[in-house]
Amino acid sequence: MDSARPATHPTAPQATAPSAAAPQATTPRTTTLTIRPLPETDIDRALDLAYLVFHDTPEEEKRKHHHDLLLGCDRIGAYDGDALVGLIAAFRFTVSVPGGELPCPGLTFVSVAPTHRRRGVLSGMIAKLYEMCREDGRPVAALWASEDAIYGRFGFGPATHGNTVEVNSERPLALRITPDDGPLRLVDPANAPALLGPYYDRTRADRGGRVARSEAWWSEEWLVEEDEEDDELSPPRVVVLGARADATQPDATQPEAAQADATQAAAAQANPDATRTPAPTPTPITGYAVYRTKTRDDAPGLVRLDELEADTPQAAATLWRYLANIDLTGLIRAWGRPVDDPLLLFAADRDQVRVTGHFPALWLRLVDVRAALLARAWAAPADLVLQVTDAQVPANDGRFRLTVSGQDAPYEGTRAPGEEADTYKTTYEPTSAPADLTIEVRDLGAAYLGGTRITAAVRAGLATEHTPGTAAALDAALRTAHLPHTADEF
Ligand SMILES: CC(=O)SCCNC(=O)CCNC(=O)[C@H](O)C(C)(C)COP(=O)(O)OP(=O)(O)OC[C@H]1O[C@@H](n2cnc3c(N)ncnc32)[C@H](O)[C@@H]1OP(=O)(O)O
Repeated sequence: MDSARPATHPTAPQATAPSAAAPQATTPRTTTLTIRPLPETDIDRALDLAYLVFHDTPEEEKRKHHHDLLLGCDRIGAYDGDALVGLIAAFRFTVSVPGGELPCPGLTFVSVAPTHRRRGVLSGMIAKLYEMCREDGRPVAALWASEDAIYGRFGFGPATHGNTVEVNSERPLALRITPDDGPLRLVDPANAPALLGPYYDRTRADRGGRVARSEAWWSEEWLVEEDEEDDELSPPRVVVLGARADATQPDATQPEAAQADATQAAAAQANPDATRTPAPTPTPITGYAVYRTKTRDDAPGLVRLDELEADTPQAAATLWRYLANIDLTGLIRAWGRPVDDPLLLFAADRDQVRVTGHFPALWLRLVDVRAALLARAWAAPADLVLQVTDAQVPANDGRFRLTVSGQDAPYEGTRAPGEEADTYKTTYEPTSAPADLTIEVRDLGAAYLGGTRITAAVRAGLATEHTPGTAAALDAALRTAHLPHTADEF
C-alpha cells in the first residue's frame, strides 16, 4: 500500500473550480474542474491514476488489495470533463487523543494527473474534504506525508514523531533493569490478530495518535506473509509475553487458544465484572513483539522489529532481550519507535542502542479547532486568548478564548478510549479581547496530542506570545503522560 500512497495539496477553495490559473501543458483552458465524491464504479480509474503518479505497476493481487482498500475509504475525485484527474481517499480511522478517541479520516492515495499539476486540483479536493469533515462532525484529519513540504499549507502539522533505533546484538543486551520472568511463546501469525487485537485496544489510549485496528488491518497490513518492500525478509514472527499459568492451559499457537484469549479479553472489555468469573483462562499477555529476520552475506543476520508493546519496562526488557538473543543475528533495526521509548533509558550501554533516525510520522489537521479542543482531556487549567490563523477553514480563523477550569483528576494518559474524559470543563468561544498568543492552525495541530511544545513554536518564531507565560501555560494544559505515537503508516 505504501508505494501506492498518493499525495495532496491546498489552495483551491471551491468544490467546483474553474481550471484556469497556471499555464497548461495539455489541457484546454476552457475546461471546468468538478470535485465530487468518487463512486465505486470509478475505483479502477482511480487506481490507474494512482499507479500513474506513483510510478507503480502492481501485480493483480496487489491491485485487488488496493481496490478493496479504496472500497472501504471515503473518496473524492476531481474530474476534467469526463476525465478523472485527481483523487483523495480517506480511511475511516478512529485515532486516540488524550482522554479518548476521535473519528479521523486518514488521507491516502492522493494523486493528481501530471497534465493537471499545480493548478489547484489538490487544493480543491482538500477543500471538499474539509467541508465533508465539518458536515459529518469529524474534527480532525490525518496523513503520512510523501513529501514534508506539501501539507503544512493545508494546515497539517506533524503531531507524532518516530525514531529509528538500532541495537547491536552481537553481544548480550546490557540492561539497567531486571527483565520480567514471564514465559515467552511464539504465536502463529494467523492467530495473532485475535490475541494481539484486544491487547492493543486495551493499551491504545495510553498514547495519542494510535489508530484503531480491525482484524483485517492486522492481517493485511501488519502480518502479511511477504514483506512488501523486502522479499528477503522472513514471514512475520509474533512473540508474546505472559503466557500460560500452567501446563494444563491450551497452547496459544493453536487457533482455539488464541480465540479463547481473544474472547476473554473482549468479554472483559464489554463487562469488567465478567473478569471475576473463573474460567480456564490463559494468563493475559503483558507484551508482544512482531518482527521479521533475514540473513545477510557480509554482515550478521538482521532482526527487523515492526512493533513491540509492553505493559511494564520489565516486560519490554524481556522482549528486547529475546530479540537480541536470536541466534545467527547481530543487529535489531526498529523503525518507528516512540520518541520516549523506555529502552533508551534502561539500556545500560547507549553505544549498543542508537537512535539512527528521527522523523515526522502522523500529520494532524484540526479541521474543527473548537470541536477538537473540546474533545480532548487536559492536564492543567488554562485561561487564554488564542489568535488562530487558518487559510482554508474560515470558522477556525479568528480570536478565541480557551478556558480549562476545574481541579479534579487531571489526565494522566491511562483512560480507555471512549471512557469519560476528565473533570475539567473546557470552553472555546470567539472573543474581541486582545490575543495572548498568535498561532497557525498547523502548529496548534502539531501540539494537539502533546507531542510538540507551543513554547518551542514560539522559540522557533512560528507563534507569537503577546502575554508572557501563555505558551508555557498552554503546554502545561496540553501535557500527556506519554508522548503520542503512530506505528501505522498508511
Ligand atoms: C497522504 C498522501 O497520499 S502523500 C502522497 C502525495 N502524492 C504524490 O506525491 C503523488 C505525485 N504528486 C501529485 O499527485 C501532485 O503533484 C500533488 C498531489 C502532490 C499536488 O497536486 P497539485 O494539484 O499539483 O497541487 P496544487 O496545485 O493544489 O498545489 C497547491 C500548492 O502546493 C504546492 N505544491 C504542490 N506540490 C508540492 C510539492 N510536492 N512540494 C511542495 N509544494 C507543492 C503548489 O506549488 C501550490 O502552491 P501555491 O499555492 O503556493 O502555488
